[in-house]
Amino acid sequence: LAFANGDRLLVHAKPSSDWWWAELSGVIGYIPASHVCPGGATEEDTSMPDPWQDEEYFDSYGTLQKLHLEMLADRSRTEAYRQVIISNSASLKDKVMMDLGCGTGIISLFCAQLAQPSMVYAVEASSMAEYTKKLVKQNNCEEVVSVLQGRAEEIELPGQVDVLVSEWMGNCLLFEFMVESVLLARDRWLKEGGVMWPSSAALTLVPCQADSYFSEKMHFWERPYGLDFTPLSLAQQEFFTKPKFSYLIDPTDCLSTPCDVIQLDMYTLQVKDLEEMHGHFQFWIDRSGTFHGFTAWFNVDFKSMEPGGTAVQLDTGPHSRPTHWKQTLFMSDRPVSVHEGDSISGSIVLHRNPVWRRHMTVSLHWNINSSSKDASSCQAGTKSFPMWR
Ligand SMILES: N=C(N)NCC[C@H]1O[C@@H](n2cnc3c(N)ncnc32)[C@H](O)[C@@H]1O
Repeated sequence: LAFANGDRLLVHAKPSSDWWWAELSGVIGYIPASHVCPGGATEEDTSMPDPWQDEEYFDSYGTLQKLHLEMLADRSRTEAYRQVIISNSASLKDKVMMDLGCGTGIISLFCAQLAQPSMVYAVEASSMAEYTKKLVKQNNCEEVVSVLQGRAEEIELPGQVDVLVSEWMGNCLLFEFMVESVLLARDRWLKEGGVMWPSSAALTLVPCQADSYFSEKMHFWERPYGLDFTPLSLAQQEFFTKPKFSYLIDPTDCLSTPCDVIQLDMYTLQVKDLEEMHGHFQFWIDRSGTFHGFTAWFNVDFKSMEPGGTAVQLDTGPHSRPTHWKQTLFMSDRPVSVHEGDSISGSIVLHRNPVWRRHMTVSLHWNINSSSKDASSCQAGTKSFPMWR
């Protein structure tokens, strides 16, 4: 955040002793703590704020309306977990399970009604847990399902579990970084040889065109009310600095075959691996069009407990039934025409935010190698997208 001597800054948070999160006339950003002196009626938050922002995070999940109904209404997601329980019901007999971040408890209820585990610990940190206890009682699952209100990292269980099931995936797979809680719970509570559901996860990427989104954002500035606002259309960078969540890409806008760029093995993944995850890609353009950027989504696998059994997969991509996550669009600043036979190669890096632990920045670097002789041999691009800090 730029400021001058004498400016009065409103300090919102002090995520670290060196850098504070402050505001100056509506603009918010980091300031070097060593350059300011406290004083005056700022709303200075003297307590160190929580970099996990748990208060607002769990409050947001405490209300029934928005998030839990959205997840319950997501049939693709909910039925995938239901299918996992059904297809493993024999193996689940007499097993001890943990449902981490159970929300309404729907997965735990599936376990109790579609299989015969000896116990399911339904762990939920938000106030939703009060509802969950009622739902378990209402569905006569009290003997099997035990609802524990608290953070999975902090609750105590009487013993280890055979199966750790969780629906932890966020936008772009990792946003919210609930996956860290799942790994900590795995290391603390999962028996040797126990089952992780999901067992693996992958972030998928594809180069795409996004004509309607681009023109929706850009054409407005050409002749609004008959006036020439084209200088403002240079502000397009503003529109495209952040990824667009909940974007539903039309499969015909994929310019190539999508590919998995980051794979996570939930048995071996470590928390420290989450700080920075790298992926590489090489796409062959299989249709001519305009390259506007990349679209990302994820898929997760639930390996079978039966030897040789088939895994259940939940794919949130454009070729599957839409989910509440939809897809995430990363718009480059400059559309480029591409032709069949061209290739786009490059890398993606997910940098976890060192201060705001539920956030990350997605950095994309790419080269467009034209197949036609005359065009310039290669156009490079690079862009970083904060999600959201
Ligand atoms: N992106 C998602 N799948 N979000 C689902 C998150 C659900 O898990 C709950 N939750 C998230 N992290 C935790 C945790 N560490 N411990 C317990 N519940 C959690 C949260 O309150 C919500 O009900």
